[in-house]
Amino acid sequence: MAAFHHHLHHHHLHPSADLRRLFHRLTIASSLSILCFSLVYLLTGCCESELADNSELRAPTRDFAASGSGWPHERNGTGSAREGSPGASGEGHAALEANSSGKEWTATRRLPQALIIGVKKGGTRALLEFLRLHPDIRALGSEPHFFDRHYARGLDWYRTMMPKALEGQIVMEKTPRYFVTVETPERVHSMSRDVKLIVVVRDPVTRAISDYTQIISKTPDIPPFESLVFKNRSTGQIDSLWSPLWIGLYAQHLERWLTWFPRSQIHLVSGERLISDPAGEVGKVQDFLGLQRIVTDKHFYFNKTKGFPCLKKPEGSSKPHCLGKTKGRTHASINSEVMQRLRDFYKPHNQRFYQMAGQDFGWQ
Ligand SMILES: Nc1ncnc2c1ncn2[C@@H]1O[C@H](COP(=O)(O)OS(=O)(=O)O)[C@@H](OP(=O)(O)O)[C@H]1O
Repeated sequence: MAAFHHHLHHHHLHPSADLRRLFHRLTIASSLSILCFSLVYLLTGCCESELADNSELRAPTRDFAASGSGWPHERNGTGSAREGSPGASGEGHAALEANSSGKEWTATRRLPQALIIGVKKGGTRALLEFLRLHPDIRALGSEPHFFDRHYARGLDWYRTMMPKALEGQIVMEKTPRYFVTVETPERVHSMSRDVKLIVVVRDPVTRAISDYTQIISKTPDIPPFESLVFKNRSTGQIDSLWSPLWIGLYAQHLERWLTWFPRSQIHLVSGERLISDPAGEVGKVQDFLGLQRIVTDKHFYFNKTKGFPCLKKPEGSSKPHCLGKTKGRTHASINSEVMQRLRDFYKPHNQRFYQMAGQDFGWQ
């Protein structure tokens, strides 16, 4: 009887134990598949960013590297790992739409639709870094110097330098030397007659001193500014062909661009206002580019130690950030008579430039 009971009990229990085991196996299997799916999802995400990073490495590095901007290079451009999350509030914008609908796979490398062409030491790095907060802008981090130095490499090479962009996003780069190189306007025009051109201009006297400050930091043995400014110190004749002075002849350079592009396609940014009112100047650039004003004063704060506006949250970072040490350097103090002589020299050039620009930049 006991044996029968045992038999019954055994027979009775066996199927439910099997079911439980089966249930356990199913639970384990489904957990494993969820884990696998998550892993695959994560890995594809990683590959995508790795691809982006590799593409950044293909970008120009040493010989045409970004001029030590000191910004974190996580997103929105090549030259380093500047890819990543979109900037501030960009509802309804290409980048955010892409994030939510997987459109990022459709991003391609395209030739730029906008260029910051100058001027050297005008504040071009600051402008580029401010603009890249915009989710509809994809900007190359380094200076490719395509139209002035690497033109022989061809447009296909140039295209591969560009960051990947979605339809609707504006691709751009900055190379301040373009503004003053004679052959550039025609070359840019042959790439695109619709390209939008941006020039950051700054008082040519301070610009020249800024330029000299950079030169002397690299070659400390050069003669003082006061002697390089003159062809002949005793006659007081200015050496307008000395590069730091020649770059400041804005009217002359702009004139060349105007033979290839209409005035409406060139936007002038005041380098001084870019410091005193960054949001205002960047606002006008966004208008010029046909973009919504997404980069606003909410993005900036004035850093008293640096003496310049800095970003509360630069791209790909949650920490406030200022431009690097090479931006906003202390200038050598220049003899006041030489300063005056330079102001007098630039006066007629500046007046002509204001007329062409249709605005007075207020330089002394
Ligand atoms: N926000 C902010 N932070 C730091 N510096 C700023 C900023 N906005 C404009 N500037 C001015 O930018 C000047 C350098 O200009 P560029 O970036 O055009 O220089 S370069 O041509 O790329 O070398 C740099 O010139 P210096 O002051 O002579 O160093 C700055 O005056």
